[in-house]
Amino acid sequence: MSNTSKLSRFIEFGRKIVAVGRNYSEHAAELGNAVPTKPILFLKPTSSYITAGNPIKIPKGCSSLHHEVELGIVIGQRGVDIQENNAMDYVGGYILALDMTARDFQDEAKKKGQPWSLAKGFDTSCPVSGFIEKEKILDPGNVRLWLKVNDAVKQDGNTKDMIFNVPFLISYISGFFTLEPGDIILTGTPSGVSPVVAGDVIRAGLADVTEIEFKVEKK
Ligand SMILES: O=C([O-])CC(=O)C(=O)O
Ligand SMILES: [Mg+2]
Repeated sequence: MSNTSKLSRFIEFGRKIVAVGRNYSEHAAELGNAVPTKPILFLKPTSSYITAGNPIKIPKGCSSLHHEVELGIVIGQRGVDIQENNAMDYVGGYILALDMTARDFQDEAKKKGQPWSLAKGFDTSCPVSGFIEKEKILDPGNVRLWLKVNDAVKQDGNTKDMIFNVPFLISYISGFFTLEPGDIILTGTPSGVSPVVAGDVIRAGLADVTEIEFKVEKK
């Protein structure tokens, strides 16, 4: 099997999801957070993935479930301490993803200095598009990302506004976590995050490369 068709099955690999927080200054500001001086990282479990046709389920006790549209990098080869100047060699392809966030859980965790695992890692918290071949995105540092809830535009950003760019993130993350084929890096969300409720339909797109659609349901 070719590397590309193997990578397109990243969900079946069961590889890790490393997510970057507050990578767009307007998004940091809209939630009252400082702009970070180094990447803020958290992990989402592989059980959080869902693909087209499956609903996002609001976790028990959550009263403020937010959407966050993000460019996902699919890692193509194993790497440790990757240098920024050859980081792009480790990109196998891309995905469009939603980093669904139980904002009320996260606010409580932030106040108490607790981890974000529940807020970010519940079942269905990582809806994804199909695998996007690397060649389809010429410059991951300049690609439009948008998201609508029931046809109202909520997020419309561009990856050129990332604080830490894709090569830097790959290099930085691989200094702490060995990157393996099929791993996903979620690169952070632009501004415009907002709550969704049961019955809402979320649509999102990455330039003219892909679109996704997910329905929100009560668990
Ligand atoms: O919860 C947050 O705002 C942090 C995050 O994931 C992002 O910026 O994409
Ligand atoms: Mg996020």
